[in-house]
Amino acid sequence: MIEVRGLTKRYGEVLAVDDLTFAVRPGEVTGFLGPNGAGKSTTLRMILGLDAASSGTATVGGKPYPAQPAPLKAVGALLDPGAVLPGRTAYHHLLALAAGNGIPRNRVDEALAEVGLEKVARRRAGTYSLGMRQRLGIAAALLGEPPVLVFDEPLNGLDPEGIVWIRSLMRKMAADGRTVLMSSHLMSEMELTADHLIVIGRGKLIADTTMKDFIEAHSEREVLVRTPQAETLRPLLPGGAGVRAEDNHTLVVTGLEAAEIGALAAAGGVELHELSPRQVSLEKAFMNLTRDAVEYQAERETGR
Ligand SMILES: Nc1ncnc2c1ncn2[C@@H]1O[C@H](COP(=O)(O)OP(=O)(O)OP(=O)(O)O)[C@@H](O)[C@H]1O
Repeated sequence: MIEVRGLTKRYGEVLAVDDLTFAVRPGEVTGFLGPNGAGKSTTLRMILGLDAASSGTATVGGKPYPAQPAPLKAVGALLDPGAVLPGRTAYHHLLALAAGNGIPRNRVDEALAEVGLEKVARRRAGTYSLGMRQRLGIAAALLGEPPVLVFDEPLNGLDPEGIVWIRSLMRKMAADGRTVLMSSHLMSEMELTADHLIVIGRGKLIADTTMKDFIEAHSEREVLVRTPQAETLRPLLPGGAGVRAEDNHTLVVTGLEAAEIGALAAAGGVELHELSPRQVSLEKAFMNLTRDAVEYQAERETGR
């Protein structure tokens, strides 16, 4: 479990993280979202003891990171995949980490196999592609078999196969009962991977909810209606509903359930060829939420 309470970070004039409070629970993947500059990396760095908080606390398993006796056994993290000495082989990089954390040597081979780097383990990390460095960073995170995993943009540099691999790795770690926190700007992938979301904007918490509730709360559900009698159906729909014609035979309706539209059509003798609620994406919900935040900000500023 990761617990953040009143966490705040100032860089001079910049309030990068502003009084954040949230908990990341075991057994699920929690996505950490926010527009560029929202304060995600700064928050993760404070959780991992790489940056000192201006105020507030961040703990992993009840202890601040610097108080962990063997940090890699408490929390595995992928922050910056470039943070490997280029002259070192992957094997020696992991061996040094294991030695410093009281992790048995056999875990090095196991972790290399878990990320699919066993065949290139004796090559210098400096010759690795971005995707391979990313996998090495993940091997380092898994090395101590920690109950908590923190990944900042783990999909960067990965090819489609690597992206699918990360998704199944995260899902498996959560299914094993671990706490998994992951940031990414790839919304479609986040939608497939995360169960819970923490969303921040301008350093402040703006949502802490399940994926399903987040999408429902921040998007208007649409129903696609195909009918050869679109012009007959239109006036039968109540004034409060939003109706947009996609073509002569297709309407997109908001503010009504499919069953309500079906009932109105039946009562009016309108023939329907399709009546389908449209899947709303996380990307759309996220954009709606961040757009709302910006509009709110603009209103407040002009209201002064
Ligand atoms: N070392 C630093 N010195 C000064 N300002 C910083 C420093 N690190 C971050 N900031 C500022 O803090 C704010 C939050 O940055 P942060 O990198 O945490 O955001 P982010 O959500 O991770 O963004 P991105 O999605 O672009 O990676 C930004 O305004 C950034 O410019």
